[in-house]
Amino acid sequence: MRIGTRGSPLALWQAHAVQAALATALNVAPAEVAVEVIRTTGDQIQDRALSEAGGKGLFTKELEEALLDGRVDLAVHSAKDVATYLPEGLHLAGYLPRADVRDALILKSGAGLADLPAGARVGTASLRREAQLRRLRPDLKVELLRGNVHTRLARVKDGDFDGTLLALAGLTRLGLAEVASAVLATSEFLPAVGQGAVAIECRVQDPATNAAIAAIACRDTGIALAAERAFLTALDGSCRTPIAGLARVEGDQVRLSGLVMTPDGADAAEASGTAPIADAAALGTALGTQLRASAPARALGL
Ligand SMILES: NCc1[nH]cc(CCC(=O)O)c1CC(=O)O
Repeated sequence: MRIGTRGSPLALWQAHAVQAALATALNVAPAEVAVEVIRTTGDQIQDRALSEAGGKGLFTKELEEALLDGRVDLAVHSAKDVATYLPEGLHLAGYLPRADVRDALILKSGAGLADLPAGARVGTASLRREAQLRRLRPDLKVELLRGNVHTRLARVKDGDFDGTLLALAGLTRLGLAEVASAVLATSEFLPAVGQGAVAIECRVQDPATNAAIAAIACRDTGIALAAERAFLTALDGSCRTPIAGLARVEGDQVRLSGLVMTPDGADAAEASGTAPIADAAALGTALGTQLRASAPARALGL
């Protein structure tokens, strides 16, 4: 079995986590599950916001081509980076148990958002984080900061920015959780759809790989992601729409909260609801449709 992955430190950690889980489930040596690094368009673009370069699929396109060509059998992604629609013949077959979903604030100095002085420069490449920051702190300067986690941290350390926001899950995977000055509550800073989850994609018509993924997949994460991804699909959010969404399994129910904002954070529409876990996707569709109707048109790029 061959796993395709991007070559960033975060992507490699995720691929190796899937490799280890599969080797255990299949009762083979880890070396029998190969990890193959594939360079994606998203890895090559460093000078622009990805939303301007064509969006989400940029980190997955080359991996999906390798899957369709049969060069690899599985592709491992941060669930957050997986586009709403997948190419014909491919699907997300399972997820690893989800890590902490929250965003972390990394400051040059200070312990929380309130410690940033008016006019402080916060770097991010995420439209969602930009809108949420502007909503909470309209007095800050939010500017584009791209690159992998290490690059972004270095830019703060060097004083190019007063702070940045990163997923705690990514920091933790890289052994960097201690750089977080604060971890933001989901009630204040709702994460991106899929944040903290590792998704495993494969060919629909590949029984052996689907069975192997089923053996390692986390049920609750799959239910939560079904709700979150249906929410995103119903909103039909372009890459220029700041959207946040988080679902959690609570017993035999799934609870979903969603948020759509204007890029400047001035207007926002929120919705939340609960459904039996079997109806997770329907819940996502219903909340997404509801927000589509109530969200400020400007937020949806209409
Ligand atoms: N867009 C890049 C990306 N994709 C997934 C993660 C973090 C890990 C995760 O959310 O699972 C990150 C970095 C970040 O947003 O801090």
